[in-house]
Amino acid sequence: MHADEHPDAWRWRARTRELLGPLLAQRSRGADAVPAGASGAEPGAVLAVLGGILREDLRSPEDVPGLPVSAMDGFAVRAADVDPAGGASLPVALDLPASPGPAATAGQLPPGAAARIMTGAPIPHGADAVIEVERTDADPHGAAPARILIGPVPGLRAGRHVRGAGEEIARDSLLAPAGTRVGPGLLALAAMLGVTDLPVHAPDPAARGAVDARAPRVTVLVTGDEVLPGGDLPFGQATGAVRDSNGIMLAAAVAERGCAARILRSGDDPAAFLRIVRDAAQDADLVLTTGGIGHGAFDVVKAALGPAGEGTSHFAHLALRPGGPQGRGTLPGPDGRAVPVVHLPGTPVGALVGFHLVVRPLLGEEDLTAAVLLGGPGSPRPPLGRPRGARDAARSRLHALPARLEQRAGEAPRARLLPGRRLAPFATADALVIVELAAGEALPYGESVRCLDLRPAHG
Ligand SMILES: Nc1nc2c(c(=O)[nH]1)N[C@H]1C(S)=C(S)[C@@H](COP(=O)(O)OP(=O)(O)OC[C@H]3O[C@@H](n4cnc5c(N)ncnc54)[C@H](O)[C@@H]3O)O[C@H]1N2
Ligand code: MOO
Repeated sequence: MHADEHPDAWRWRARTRELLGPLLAQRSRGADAVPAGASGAEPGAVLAVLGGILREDLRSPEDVPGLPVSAMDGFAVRAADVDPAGGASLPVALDLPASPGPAATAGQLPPGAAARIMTGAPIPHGADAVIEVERTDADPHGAAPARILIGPVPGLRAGRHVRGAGEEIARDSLLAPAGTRVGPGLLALAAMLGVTDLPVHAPDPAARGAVDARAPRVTVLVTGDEVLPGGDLPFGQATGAVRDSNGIMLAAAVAERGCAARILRSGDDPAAFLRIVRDAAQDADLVLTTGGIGHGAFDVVKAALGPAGEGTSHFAHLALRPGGPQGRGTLPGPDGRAVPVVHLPGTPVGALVGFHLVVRPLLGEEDLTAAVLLGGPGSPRPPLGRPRGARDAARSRLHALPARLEQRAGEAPRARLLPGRRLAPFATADALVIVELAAGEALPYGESVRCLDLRPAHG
């Protein structure tokens, strides 16, 4: 919504449960019950490996991202063209959507100019930094302007908000050793890398558990013109297409909790999205959307359901990293019922954090535990992100950090943070440590911290 609205993530979580929980409880119980993961066309086959044990090490066949991409909606520039203290006025020479096809090839940024760019789009040649749209006078949701005024950008340097090739995952790096249990994070990584045949020892069918006919039926609606199902990237990475990882990840997270899941897709056209999401509400107890809720010009979910559209969903940027952009609302369901919808961000790690923090309580899981944060010399220093400006620096925020739990008899559980960036550590994580830190504050090693157990209750 507004760039400076940063609600507390715990309050957002509690309020979402308060508002949407009762609607989920009222659903028509038992109607059209379907087995976990078996409804809809695709999740069934892939979900068959959920809960299995990896037979071989999983190494990344490619760099992620494949080429430098923007981490923000805004304007790609040459850092040298912007005065960190005084800003700049630059003509806008290019408009780069994050969608596949010839229009998305990165292009060349003329000297002294800016290119409008969306989160995930390849950085044009010549540019070396991205200025978030909030720091400019541009309308985030309007047409690309002819010229932009950039305000002061303290700390501006080359590389700002650019995710370099291989920065998230380097080619050949080990993502998960043989023996790892296959969970939603690992499935998402495999999908992201185009690995369609994970070598696993089949999961124990008894451990999978039958779906409770009274469990909620959840529909996952994946959005984004650039997001393509399956392993093939027909447009090639250089055009900004990405493989869908959120669909299978969220369907797996839902299925692990004994609920039926199906996956639907939509592009970036708000009218088409509205048809699909309304249709989804006709036979779902809960709808989850991913993507299209940021600050971009093509944010389809926000455009269709936010204040400029139906006005039935509320969007906010929580003081939470990752997983800041979130939304919630209701959709018209059958018999005049209101069907709850939760809007998760598009970045896979943000969507996964949002699922565990906001969606799980709706599915009836009371899951917060405490663990002692392990650390000391040699502990990984997770990239916590630099504050953006003075107001940002003054604010503390929650950081959600992937970890592994260790439990010794008679002792409190201990959490060891995992190295690696973005989604990669979720291949082996079994816990999410959630700490509140002010900018520059050190991690509270040795202290008790709040923690979400990521393992399914019966797995
Ligand atoms: N100017 C600003 N830009 C952004 C901000 C911000 O504060 N100011 N926040 C960033 C954060 S944090 C996130 S998270 C994203 C959220 O934006 P959206 O929810 O609109 O997500 P998209 O733009 O649709 O996608 C983001 C990213 O993720 C990739 N993606 C999307 N869907 C999938 C999928 N199903 N499988 C795999 N990958 C997916 C997409 O290609 C983009 O790369 O906004 C930031 N920008
Ligand atoms: O990428 Mo965003 O960090 O909130 O999920």
